[in-house]
Amino acid sequence: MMKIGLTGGIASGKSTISRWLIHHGYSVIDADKISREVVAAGQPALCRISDKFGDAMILPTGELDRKQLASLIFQDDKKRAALNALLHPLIRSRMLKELDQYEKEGASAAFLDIPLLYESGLASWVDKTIVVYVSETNQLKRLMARNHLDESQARARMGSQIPLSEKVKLADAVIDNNGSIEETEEQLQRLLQRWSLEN
Ligand SMILES: CC(C)(COP(=O)(O)OP(=O)(O)OC[C@H]1O[C@@H](n2cnc3c(N)ncnc32)[C@H](O)[C@@H]1O)[C@@H](O)C(=O)NCCC(=O)NCCS
Ligand SMILES: Nc1ncnc2c1ncn2[C@@H]1O[C@H](COP(=O)(O)OP(=O)(O)OP(=O)(O)O)[C@@H](O)[C@H]1O
Repeated sequence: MMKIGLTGGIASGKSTISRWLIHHGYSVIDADKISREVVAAGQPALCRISDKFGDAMILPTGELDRKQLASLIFQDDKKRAALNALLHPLIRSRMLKELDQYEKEGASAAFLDIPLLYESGLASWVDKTIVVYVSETNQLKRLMARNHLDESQARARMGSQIPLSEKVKLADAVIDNNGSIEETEEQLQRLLQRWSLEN
């Protein structure tokens, strides 16, 4: 089974590409989705988050207050590293389980949508990497619009990752998502053809 890492920067368009892949029958592992599952209400990781960062991180419903936690960890490298140390091992082991499952099902390829593929040293897990690229201006604009953030909050989130311009240099393939979604999908289809991965 060929393993392909799909990465990029925050709000660069990974989910947009993942959605297309899923719609066209490809196997996709979504690290952001798993990162939500491991902190669902009642999960042990949630207790560990409130022990570490305070009860204010938990909403009266028993769910994680994602806004509160985001405002803490994207402003503070040490707190972000502590959260990563708590959650990343759990996220990784679930990703490996899903990979194993796809392997057992006989999938010919699996895409791993992992925002922090390079930051977390996970490029060695995959055979090829795709970086979804947008200019800093578009990234900032799309992130502010999607997450209702002001410019300094958005820049703090972008600043917590390796710059996209650096990730591009590490990629086996780059998809430019500055244009329309149709143009992005065409690039993706050409790439799938080039790697003999058409479904
Ligand atoms: C801080 C949290 C609660 C904020 O939740 P929120 O709903 O606002 O964002 P969401 O989870 O959808 O993430 C959006 C994007 O933020 C970026 N991001 C998230 N966590 C991190 C991190 N620790 N470091 C750098 N970038 C991150 C990623 O690009 C991600 O795609 C959440 O992101 C979280 O639990 N992060 C820690 C787990 C993690 O590292 N996830 C990302 C990779 S698996
Ligand atoms: N080509 C495009 N033109 C205009 N808007 C786009 C384009 N591609 C994506 N977007 C929008 O930009 C935002 C970010 O895209 P998307 O959610 O796919 O990024 P992402 O890389 O998965 O982000 P994250 O990792 O932060 O969750 C979304 O609101 C999406 O609708």
